[in-house]
Amino acid sequence: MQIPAKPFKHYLLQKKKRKKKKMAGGEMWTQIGSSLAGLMFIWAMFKQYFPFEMEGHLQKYTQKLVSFFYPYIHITFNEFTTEGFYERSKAYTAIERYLLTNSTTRAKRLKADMVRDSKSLVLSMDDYEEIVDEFKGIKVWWASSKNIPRGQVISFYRDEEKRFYTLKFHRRHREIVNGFYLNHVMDEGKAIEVKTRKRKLYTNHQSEQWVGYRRTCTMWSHVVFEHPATFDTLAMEETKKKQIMNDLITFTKSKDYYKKIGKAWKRGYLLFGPPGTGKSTMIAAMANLLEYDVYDLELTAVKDNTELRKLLIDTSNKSIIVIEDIDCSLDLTGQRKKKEEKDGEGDGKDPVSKKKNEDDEKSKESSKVTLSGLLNFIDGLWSACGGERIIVFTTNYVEKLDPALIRRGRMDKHIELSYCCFEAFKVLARNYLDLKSHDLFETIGKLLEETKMSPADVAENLMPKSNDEDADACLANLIDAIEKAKEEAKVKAEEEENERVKAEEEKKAKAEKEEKDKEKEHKSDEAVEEKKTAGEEVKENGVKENGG
Ligand SMILES: Nc1ncnc2c1ncn2[C@@H]1O[C@H](COP(=O)(O)OP(=O)(O)OP(=O)(O)O)[C@@H](O)[C@H]1O
Repeated sequence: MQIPAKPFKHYLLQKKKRKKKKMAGGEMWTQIGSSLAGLMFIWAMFKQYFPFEMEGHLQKYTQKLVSFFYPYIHITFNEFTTEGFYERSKAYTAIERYLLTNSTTRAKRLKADMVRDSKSLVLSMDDYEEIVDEFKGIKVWWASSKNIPRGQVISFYRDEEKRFYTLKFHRRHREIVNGFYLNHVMDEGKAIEVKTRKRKLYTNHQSEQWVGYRRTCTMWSHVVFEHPATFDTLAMEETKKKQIMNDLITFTKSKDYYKKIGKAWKRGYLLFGPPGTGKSTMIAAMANLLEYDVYDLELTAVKDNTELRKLLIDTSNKSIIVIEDIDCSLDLTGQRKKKEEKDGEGDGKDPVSKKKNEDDEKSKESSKVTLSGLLNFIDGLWSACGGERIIVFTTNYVEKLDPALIRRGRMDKHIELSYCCFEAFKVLARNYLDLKSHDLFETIGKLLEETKMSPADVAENLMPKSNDEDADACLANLIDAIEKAKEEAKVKAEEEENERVKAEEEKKAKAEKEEKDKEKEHKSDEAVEEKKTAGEEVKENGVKENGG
């Protein structure tokens, strides 16, 4: 087949053009390569011969030039702060939590981890991943990155990789980002953290620290708070329970109100009542209702007021600070109590209470926390740092406490937890036996009206002791226990009455004896006096007779 002359010519022409174009492309890359090499050479020469300060200047002006054409602003959030010693930045943690919600739906590459103190597996955006966020109609970009140090670096840090987040936004949105968006991220992040984290139960203990020299100080340590008590399982009158719950919830929502009235955002609760009436259980129910951490403060382990203040500063927001058995913690009644003791009042006479008093005194002596220190802890200037804190004192003997310690404003709400009433029993029967009603309820109700039994004792009797024991048996056990307690209380009351009568009779007899003794003494004094005057008269008469 013969190829026509015209198309063949055209074909050769096209081929020639393609070859020329290819050569031009290759030449272009060669030129770029040699220019880059030239630039690098110049840069290397520049670095070698130019003074260090000039390099700084050049960088500054280059950045200015870049920012003139590049309208985006970058903010870096490092994982660790340089201020404290290896402290994770709170801002970084808040951003991490905030981005969790966005990254799981938007990022393409995620990483999963069990984060400390978190309830479940946490998904977050992987390194070098970027996601877009929108706020009030503006777009921002978040990227996660890390710096891996080159070569061997001796570092105090556990992980030599330094992670950071970068926030990128257009410079015309600077005001919105700085003024609103960053606050929004921090608030949201903290709220998510509270929702997802495991709550903690802290206690204070003595620890040794090196600050150039060795010194002991008190610090908090914690375990995960897992107490299952709730207001639902708490045995007490329904109306009282509702009142307390409302009070707590109102408190948590009153940030602005407290600010308006110029008061630190905190509230004090005094829980008092006999042992086993549910004071500790109520604290757990409070913490579970509000999702707060609990700081169980052991006052006798605190050296002095300065340490007490430090412990207060180290507590977090959304927490309940508890001092249990405040009457036993320290000599908080101050001078007043000492005076009473001098007068011979209030010292335990039986050996058991004497031993307990001695032990209490020993631990009190090792602590120099004073009543004024504790008052400052509750509502001094330092108590206002942070906010959203609840302070709870518990005691079996409210009358022993200094009125200054429990006055309203310090302990805003006084809650008495008392012996088990019928309503409280019904809650316990529901909890322990899944019973809402039963024929024996009426009998138990009447017995509880006549007898003082703590909810702890009622609960103990309601608990099945073996697999054979059903609800009937448990209720019968409870009735036996209440009747026994009633009998014991009766005997005790009779004994007390007898002792009171006996003591009164003894007192009366003593007073009568004293009266008689006084009379006798008076009479003998009179007789002596009479004798004396009679003797003097005889003497006088004798002198007269002799003289005469
Ligand atoms: N009101 C209550 N509701 C539910 N359970 C209770 C109540 N009171 C006591 N209990 C039960 O009794 C046990 C002891 O109660 P709790 O420790 O709360 O009493 P307390 O008043 O703090 O005693 P103490 O004054 O001796 O410290 C708890 O584990 C709980 O099971």
